[in-house]
Amino acid sequence: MAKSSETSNSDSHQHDSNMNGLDLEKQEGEFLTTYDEICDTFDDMGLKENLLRGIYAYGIEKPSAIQQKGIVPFCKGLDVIQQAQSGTGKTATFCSGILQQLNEELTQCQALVLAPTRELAQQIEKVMRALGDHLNVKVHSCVGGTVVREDQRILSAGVHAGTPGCF
Ligand SMILES: Nc1ncnc2c1ncn2[C@@H]1O[C@H](COP(=O)(O)OP(=O)(O)OP(=O)(O)O)[C@@H](O)[C@H]1O
Repeated sequence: MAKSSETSNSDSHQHDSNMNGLDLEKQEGEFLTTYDEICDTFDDMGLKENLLRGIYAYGIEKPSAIQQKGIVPFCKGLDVIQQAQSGTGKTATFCSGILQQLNEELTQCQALVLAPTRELAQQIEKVMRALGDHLNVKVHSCVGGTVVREDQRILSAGVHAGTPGCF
């Protein structure tokens, strides 16, 4: 069983809408966490070169507060509980962690992301694809309202990660 890490951002009162809801400066120091390491650049996280390229190409340069604490423990295989306001970068945190851990040589599903709605599943798939754009990974979301045979075809051909949404 992996050790667990809780990464939580309790700084709700200082949040504003700058930078898509991210306020990197004001969120500092307001965490409940059992994991104390902070990595304030993506370059220092020990990520794959091609994942870094995807992250920067996605348009994010400096990790948000939750990313500074959440990505590295995720990459180390710890069980991570992330808690932060909407729009603070949680999706990119766990997507980066998953992409870092995927074995690109192995065309088998190695990660499942469960989402409560089909829209969210598809949104996560989009982020995963974008961040993994320079990696050799295939991602697919299986959601209701789409052609099941097409899902079967794609899954049979092999994917690395999937996001089953709400059916
Ligand atoms: N480090 C960053 N710097 C700037 N923008 C970022 C950063 N990380 C994520 N974003 C952008 O912020 C927005 C919200 O990010 P994201 O969807 O990952 O947040 P979230 O916490 O998962 O939100 P929700 O709880 O609503 O699912 C997105 O447009 C994303 O591209």
